[in-house]
Parts: sequence; C-alpha cells; structure tokens
Amino acid sequence: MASSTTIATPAATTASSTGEITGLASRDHVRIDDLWYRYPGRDVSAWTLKGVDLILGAGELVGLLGPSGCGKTTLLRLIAGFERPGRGSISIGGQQVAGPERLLPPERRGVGMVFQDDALFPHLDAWRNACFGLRRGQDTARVAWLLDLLGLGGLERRYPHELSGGQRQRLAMARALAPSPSVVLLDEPFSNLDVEVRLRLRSELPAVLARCGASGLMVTHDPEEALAICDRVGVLRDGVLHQCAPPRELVDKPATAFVGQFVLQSNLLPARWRGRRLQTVLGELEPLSRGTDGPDAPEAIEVMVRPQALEFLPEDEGPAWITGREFLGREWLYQVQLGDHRLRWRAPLEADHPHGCRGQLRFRAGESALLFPGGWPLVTLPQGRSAETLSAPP
Ligand SMILES: Nc1ncnc2c1ncn2[C@@H]1O[C@H](COP(=O)(O)OP(=O)(O)OP(=O)(O)O)[C@@H](O)[C@H]1O
Repeated sequence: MASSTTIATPAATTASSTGEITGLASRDHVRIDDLWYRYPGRDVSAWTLKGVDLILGAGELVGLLGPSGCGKTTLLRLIAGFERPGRGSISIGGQQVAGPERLLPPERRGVGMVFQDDALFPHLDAWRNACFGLRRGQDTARVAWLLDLLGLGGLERRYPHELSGGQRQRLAMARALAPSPSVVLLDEPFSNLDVEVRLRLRSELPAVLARCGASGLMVTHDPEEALAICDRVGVLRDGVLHQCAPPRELVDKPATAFVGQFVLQSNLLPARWRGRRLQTVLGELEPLSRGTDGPDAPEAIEVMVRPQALEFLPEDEGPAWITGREFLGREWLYQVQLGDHRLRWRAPLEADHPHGCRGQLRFRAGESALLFPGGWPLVTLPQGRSAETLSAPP
C-alpha cells in the first residue's frame, strides 16, 4: 500500500502447500481478464459485467466505485468464487481460479470477505467469531495478534451485542483476516457506522491490510472515501470499467465524462463549436491545445466543468435559480437550475443566497475544463476575450 513501506506480520505468507492461496505471491496479485457475467435466467444480452479487466497488485488497496446496480458486488462475488464467469478468467497469486476450464471453490482461493453488516454470529463471543474461519489445528496466535492490532484486546469474551458498531466491524475484519487470506474483499465495510467511527476505521484500513500482507478490493459508494485511502480507484458503470487509476490521475485526467461526473461531482454540459470556440449555456471555452480544432471534432460533445469554476450573480429576473444548498463547513455547495440543466456551484461562505434566489450563472474566466469524448483540456473565456490573453490554469 502506498501509505506503508514495511510489511511486518506474524504470518506474511507466500506458501501454497495445500493448493490454497495464502499471502502475496506475485506482483499482479489478482488478475481479471475480459470478465463477463450474466445472472442465470437473465436475457442473453443482459450482461451484468461486460469485459472487465482489472489488476490488483500485491499489497495494493483498490477501491471500486459506481452507481447502485452497476455490478460492484457481483465482481466481488466472482473473485470470491460464489459465481462462475460467463467468459474471461480470474487469477490469484499467478494461479487461475476461474476460467473456461477451471473453477476453484471459494474456500481454496485464500480470499477473505468483509460486508457492510458485520455478519457476526450472535451466539459466539468475539474470540470464537474471530477463530471461525480457521481450519482445525490452525494456530490461534494470529487471532490474538489481530484482535490486539484492531484494538479489541481484552474484549475476547464479549458477544456481538455487547460491542459497539465500530468494534463489531473491527471484529468482522479480524475474522476475515484470521486465516491469512492473500486478498480481502470489502463490500461497503463502513457504510453502517457513524461518521467519526467510519473516518477512524477507514484511515486504519490500509495499515491493517499491510500488516497482514493482504491486498484489498473495497466497494464503496463514497468517492471521497475511495480517493482518500485507496492506492487506485476503479469506476464501474453498467458493468463496464471506465477507468482504474491512482486518485490523482482520476481527478486530473478522468477517462470519460462519467468518471468526472461521478467521482468529482463535476457539471456536464452539451457544447457546440463556433469556429475555434465552444459554446455552452454557461459561456464560451477554448481548447488549450492547438491540436483540438472545431471542424474535426465529433458532433456530440460535452464539456466537464468543476463546481468551483462557476459564478452566480444575483439578479431579480435572472434565468437561473437556486434549488438547494448544503453547508460544507468552509463553503457552500449550491444546486442551481438553468433551463433543463441542474448544476452544482461551489461558493465561498460570503456567497450566502437563499433557496429560490434568481440570477445569472456563468463560467468564471480562466478556469480549466475538459472536453469529452477525449478529455481535451479547455479554458473558460470571459465574454469578448480569447484564451491567448488569459494565463493557463494550473
Ligand atoms: N441473484 C441475482 N439474480 C439476478 N440479478 C441479480 C442478482 N444479484 C444482483 N442482480 C442484479 O445485477 C445487477 C448488479 O448487482 P450488484 O449487486 O452487483 O450491484 P452493485 O453495484 O453492487 O449495487 P449496490 O451499489 O446497490 O449494492 C443489478 O441489476 C442487480 O439487480
């Protein structure tokens, strides 16, 4: 994981003496190639996953983002071995676990799972819950180490109902990590926790996985969470992986308009060329690169602009109006309606406008934007000026 340089664990494992996969055996620890999946009984063309390629490096924590129903949990279930791919293959530690002619059962894949509801056994105390996945005779010293690592030392005799939500989720993590899995799949592990516990647990996760020598693939609905702690983040939509990249790259160079909109909560506007300029309802833009010329570009084009690149000028008869706002502590996030467009505007605290306030919504001059398809860099223009007179955005 990016945040840790040393991996110290009592059971940092690479062995596969029993044919099971434990510990970190290869740099591309999980490799998914051209994975297609359709649930039984669904229409022949109703693929839930469509040609997904994904690599999870040894010791990496990768986040998986996407709208509800896009196939995130299905992908985890395929890696864990609960479903059989329609096409494509999955390898763990260099060994194919699912493919056209091979399907390794879940218990032999060396994969641990953590779900959003901790799924603990209510009739077992913390110690026995944590030991549940161990094979007969397997060393329990690692369980004691894990409970200590996760801050549960001394709570071994407590039953799940005697633990807090955060402690239960830590226990679920200890249980998943106890059998020394080489990969841990986490399905929205923090979503049922209150904010403070969620923030604490999520910041601890990379170090815990690193200490255990495990790679992690974590499904989350929260782009901020994924960008905050993951080495790379994958964005899935309708079963198609749009991009999987380090957080910084995802923010600076979203591969598709959807990635920008979903991850950065950016605004997306239809645009059309007029000469070398692009026109939108919020104003004009110009390409920063000389290579992007109007006549050669495709017809169906969109411009992606960040919420902080807009400004709103209150005006009684203005065409835009404020339909909602959130107080973000140091700034406002407004929802502004302009014609058919619902846009996000991030504003400083001084810009304190009530619900229903009317005005002009437009680009701030000199802001960076992107043109899709392609992700070409653009700059917003003030009326009557061209990009040559503006300094390039950072
Ligand atoms: N057992 C099933 N049988 C048939 N279809 C299913 C089954 N489980 C899930 N689906 C469908 O497959 C699609 C992907 O579901 P999945 O649970 O993977 O989505 P998700 O991205 O994890 O969603 P969410 O974020 O809401 O949990 C959805 O359309 C869902 O309705």
